[in-house]
Amino acid sequence: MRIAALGPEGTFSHELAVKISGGSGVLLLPTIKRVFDEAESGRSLGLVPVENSDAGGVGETLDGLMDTGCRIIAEYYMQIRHNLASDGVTAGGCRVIYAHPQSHAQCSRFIEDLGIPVIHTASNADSAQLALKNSGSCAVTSLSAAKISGLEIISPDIQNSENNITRFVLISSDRGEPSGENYGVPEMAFTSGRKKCSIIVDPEIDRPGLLYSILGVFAGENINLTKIESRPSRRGIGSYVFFIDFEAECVEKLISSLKRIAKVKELGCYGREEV
Ligand SMILES: O=C(O)C(=O)C[C@]1(C(=O)O)C=C[C@@H](O)C=C1
Repeated sequence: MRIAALGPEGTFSHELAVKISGGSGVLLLPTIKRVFDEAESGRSLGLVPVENSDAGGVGETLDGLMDTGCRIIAEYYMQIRHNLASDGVTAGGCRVIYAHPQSHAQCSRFIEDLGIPVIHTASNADSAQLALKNSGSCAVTSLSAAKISGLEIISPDIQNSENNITRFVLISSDRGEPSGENYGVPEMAFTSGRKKCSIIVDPEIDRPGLLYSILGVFAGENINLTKIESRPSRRGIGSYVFFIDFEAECVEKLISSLKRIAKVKELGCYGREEV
């Protein structure tokens, strides 16, 4: 099945989608929201960045997981290396930098040291295209986006941390379990098994000990949490939902115990695919 991802050509999402699609086709869309809409329609699978080892959760993806019926069917880890690129301008001569907000956060130290204004863009590939169009500007971008736009790399490896990893998830509208056909993605082996599950827990009403009782369910079942992130529920200030990832094969008992405490949205159980 075709894979929809954030474009244009040269984004990290595009690079990864090409690697995993195994020739089944990649559809590039201008926003992560559009990738969710496409995946929810059932016409394509969607590939979206969900968190980064330095900058944390990707808000648009967390919103998509909250608002749509899409389920996670696989996860991927990608090493992210950022570069400062330009069309002939030196780092010292650069008057403005184009950067995607996630990339800005991942390269904050380098950008801070340059001390020039930053304009946020919709993707790393858009940053490269804008730097090409606007003289005296630079872009924080991927190697492939710089190459496509014909920009020169003036400072390589400008991310804050050497081990800068973004975790991506493959999403599908399919409410069922992965079929033997691997959703028509030949490269997807499902060999790593489905060892991780993701849920959104919405307590709806705040009370003392609420989070303690939610976490107690996991402790009682001896289940290891791999991530917990709170995010505004959008019902008003001080009201939150919790994105929880955990290692488990069988979730029925856990979910029914959690449902006695809070509203639970199941996002799927899946394995880590190697690229
Ligand atoms: O703009 C891109 O190249 C993307 O694929 C998006 C994205 C993200 O939103 O996290 C993907 C990986 C990196 O963490 C930086 C940007």
